[in-house]
Parts: sequence; C-alpha cells; structure tokens
Amino acid sequence: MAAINADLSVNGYTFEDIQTLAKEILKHTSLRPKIALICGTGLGGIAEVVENPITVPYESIPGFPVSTVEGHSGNFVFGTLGGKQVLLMRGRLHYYEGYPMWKVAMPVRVMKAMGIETLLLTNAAGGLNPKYNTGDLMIIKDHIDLPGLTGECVLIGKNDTRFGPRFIATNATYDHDLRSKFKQVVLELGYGNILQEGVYIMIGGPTFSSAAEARVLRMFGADAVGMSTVPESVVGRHSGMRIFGVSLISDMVDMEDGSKFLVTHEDVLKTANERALLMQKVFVKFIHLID
Ligand SMILES: O=P(O)(O)O[C@H]1O[C@H](CO)[C@@H](O)[C@H]1O
Ligand code: HPA
Repeated sequence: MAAINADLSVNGYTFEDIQTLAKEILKHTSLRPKIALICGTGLGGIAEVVENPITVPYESIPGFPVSTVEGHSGNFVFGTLGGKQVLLMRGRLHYYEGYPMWKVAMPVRVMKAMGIETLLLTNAAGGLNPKYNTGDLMIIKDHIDLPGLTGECVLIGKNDTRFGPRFIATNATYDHDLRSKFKQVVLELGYGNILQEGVYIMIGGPTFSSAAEARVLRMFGADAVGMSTVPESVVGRHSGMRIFGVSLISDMVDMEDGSKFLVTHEDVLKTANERALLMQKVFVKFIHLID
C-alpha cells in the first residue's frame, strides 16, 4: 500500500491519500454501495439489522483515525439494508477529540472515492426548541456552522478541485425529496407525534452548553444543538453528494439560570438506546425508498 502523505497545506489528506484509503477498504468486499449512513452517538444499533454484514475496523485500515468516544465503536459495515447495498460508518470522529476539522470529515471524502452518492447523517442532539421533547426525531432542514462562522470551517486550506470547487453554496444542503421520504416513513410507522423538522447548530464541544450559551443558540434560530454532523455535510456537499440528516433529541437543553439538571453523556446514550429499535425500523423502510 502507498504511504499516506497527509500534507497539511491541502487539508491533511491529499487526493491520492483518499484514493488509497478507499481502495484499501474496498479490498474487503465486492459490494459497491451508493448510500452511506454515519451513525450518531448510541445509534450504531442500526448496523445490527444490516444483512450479510462485512465489518472493517478503522484500526485495520493503515492511516485511518480511530474513534475515541463511548457509543462509537469504530467500524465500517458493508451489507444490505431495505434491499439496498449500504455502507455504515459506526463511530464518527469529533472535533473535541482533538482531531482537526479536516480529519473529522475525511471519511466522507473516502466514501465519495468509494462511490457513495447519498449521505445519511444521524446524531444525538440537545433540544433547544421549547416545543420539542426528549426522544423526538428532528429532520435537519438547515444547519448553523458555528465553528465555521468563527474561522474553523472544514474547507479551510488549499483547495484541490478534484475534491470540489473552492467556494460552495451551503443553503439547500438537506435534500427535499429525502426529507419528505423520511417524513412519510415515520408517519406510516405511526410516530408522527415525535417528528420535528428544524435547524441544527454545531458547537465544538466537549462542554454541553451553559444556560446563557443555550439562550444565545436559540436566539440564533437553532432548534437543536450537537457537536458533529456539519463538517460531514459540508464536505459531502462539496463533493457533490445528496445529503440527509436527522437528530435524535437525546435531552432538552436547560436554559434556566440556577437549574439543578446537569446533562451527561449517559443521558444521551440512554435516549439513543430507548430509540434504537425505532431507528432500525425507520432506516430499513427509508433506505428502501431511496433511488
Ligand atoms: O453528534 P453525535 O456523534 O451523535 O454525538 C453527540 O453526543 C455526544 C455528547 O453526548 C457528542 O458527541 C454529541 O455531538
Ligand atoms: N448539547 C450539545 N451536544 C449534544 C447535546 C447537548 O445537549 N446532546 C447531545 N449532544
């Protein structure tokens, strides 16, 4: 296998590095999926319903970073879901783990090099919209890239146009057709009462928001807050992929001064666990409907 050069001036991984990683991963399977799903915190259970799974641990891929967060196991899983070939990323990389932004989203470039055309993003997020409840599913209709707005956009650095153009529009990132298909599936399964559609804001983490910060995020127009997803969707968009995202509202963010409720990662995992079966059912039917 060729060496990974990781040239920092071109966002760490060169175009050739990405092709090398893709080829290395594809050696494990003859499947060539066009749909990929990134599993959010505690949402890796979706991989358990993948038929004839082929698991490729990140640590078996030379030059690939590992996931360090509980609830993210660190494997690619190839197989069939809803009658379609799929690639699952079970274990994402986060900025707060100490990875630079370009590394956080690098797997999306590898996916593109493997032939992925549609990227499905899932995450656990804190609810900011007072109408939401813990356990709700929020289709992402738009995002706020808070790190990007403050100088940490994932696309910063020299641009190699083989990945995508220097400047890209990020409005209308989340595909309308996929959003309505997902809505249809959740309604058909009888879960319309927990379905929301809203704006996701990314913070760097790993601190959960203070009450004053949470009020600011709400004032910005965000409905849910998390520490992921946006770099992946921006890189997916940059490379011309169709994007869909959904947040599981794992906790309601406290905005009251002096409140005694202190959210923990265990709370987030608990909600994800409670919704694991539903997420499996929804994604099997949803993926079945994707062209
Ligand atoms: O966004 P995902 O990976 O689902 O995880 C969310 O849950 C973790 C906090 O409990 C953070 O990593 C946050 O981003
Ligand atoms: N805040 C930020 N990120 C999160 C939260 C939260 O409340 N829940 C899950 N990820």
